[in-house]
Amino acid sequence: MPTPPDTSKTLKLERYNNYLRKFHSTKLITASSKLLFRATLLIALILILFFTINYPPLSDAPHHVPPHHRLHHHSLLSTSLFSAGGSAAWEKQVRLSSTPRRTNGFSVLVTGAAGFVGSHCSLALKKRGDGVLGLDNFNNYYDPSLKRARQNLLSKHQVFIVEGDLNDGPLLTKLFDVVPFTHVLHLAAQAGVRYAMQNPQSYISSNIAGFVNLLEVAKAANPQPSIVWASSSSVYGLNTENPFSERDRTDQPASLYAATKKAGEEIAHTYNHIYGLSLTGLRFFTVYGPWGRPDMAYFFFTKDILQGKSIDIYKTHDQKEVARDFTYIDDVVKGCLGALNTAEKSTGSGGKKKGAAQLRVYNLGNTSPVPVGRLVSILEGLLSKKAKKHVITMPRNGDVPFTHANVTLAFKDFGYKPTTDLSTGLRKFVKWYISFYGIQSKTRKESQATGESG
Ligand SMILES: O=C(O)[C@H]1O[C@H](OP(=O)(O)OP(=O)(O)OC[C@H]2O[C@@H](n3ccc(=O)[nH]c3=O)[C@H](O)[C@@H]2O)[C@H](O)[C@@H](O)[C@@H]1O
Repeated sequence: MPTPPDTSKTLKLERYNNYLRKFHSTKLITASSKLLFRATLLIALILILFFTINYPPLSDAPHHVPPHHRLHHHSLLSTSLFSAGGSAAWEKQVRLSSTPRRTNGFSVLVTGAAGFVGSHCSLALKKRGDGVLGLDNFNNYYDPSLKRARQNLLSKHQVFIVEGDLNDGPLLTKLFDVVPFTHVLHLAAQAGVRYAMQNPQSYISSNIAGFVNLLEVAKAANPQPSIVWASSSSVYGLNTENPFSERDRTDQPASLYAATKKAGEEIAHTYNHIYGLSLTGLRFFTVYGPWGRPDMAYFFFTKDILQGKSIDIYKTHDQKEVARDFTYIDDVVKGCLGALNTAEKSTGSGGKKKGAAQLRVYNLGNTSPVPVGRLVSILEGLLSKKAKKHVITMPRNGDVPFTHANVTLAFKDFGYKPTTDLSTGLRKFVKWYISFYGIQSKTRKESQATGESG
């Protein structure tokens, strides 16, 4: 029998070759994974750099950027969501702020919470035990530092304001995913009658596009919230009935601002009709008071009188005095809370209407118009300083000659009854103004001693 060939040497050689092959392939894999890791790192760095340059966070946007330019940036939403949303700490803050502390308390999303009416309502709701989450884009229509000061005040009362825009759909959706809001108090808007001639687009962006965006998210939410929102006395436009009743015509707006608020009322009708959203519009009448808006006449008249600057007092084209139904903030807050308390639940779910839902509009005014000249005299008395008055015919800027609210409906439905007259309300405003801006108002005596005229 032939002896089998001696294969021990060939076997050894093969084993050695196998070992070498394995060794090289492991080295190859290690080298290629290193390369892959480095490439990923490089791509990530490039992406971070790209996003930082192109989409700075809203808070970093320069204040000289006109408000409407900052409202359109849908891409900003991703930044606000990246930087704020999603993180466990952020969600915790959102939940904590919006959870009610009283039994059957509301969970309210207040848009425009760093604004004048928004900050007052947020505090009032929180104080009575409701959960409140604020939303505000802190735009620079007027001094944002005042909005920041209101935000500080709110944060002392455990109200958290999410910094974001109404047009940021994913952010709003995220908020509704985290919190089952029972109510929305929608006060975010581009306010001001005359500014609409300078920056018309900002009114479309906030008051129309932003409102629709909010309604889109609210209609899809489960549960759908009840919505109370700020319309305006300006919708009465060239109405000649006196006082203004909710039944009067509102199809003659005198400014684009008024037209966007009127559009809001019609849009509210549509969302109520199709999706069963419960909607209540409140027509505010020239609201004033502490923490107010610097763009409003009573506010900048105070500033200008104290600084010795002249002020323009408008008169109508037929030489009559212009008058407003100035309404004190505390009365308006009561009206807003009354409207929220009596708002019925929305009837839809998952974007589908299940039955008829509530649709309301109310005047929230003071029921006693005061001429602008009288407003100025009251301020002169409170500031112990004469105004340098410059009486001019009202420019054609969207203003209406007078406003006067009939509030019977709001009284009947939720007991709205304004109790603050203009002198009392302005006294409170001036007291706040002086303490907030740290100005020492001269007493009449001091003024006389220094020889200033009356
Ligand atoms: O109630 C409303 O619907 C509106 O009230 C105010 O609008 P307006 O009444 O025009 O308030 P101001 O801008 O403070 O003006 C008050 C009065 O002062 C007059 N005015 C204003 C500015 C000025 O330089 N001189 C002057 O006489 C106006 O004609 C007006 O009669 C708010 O600015 C709007 O946002 C709000 O929607």
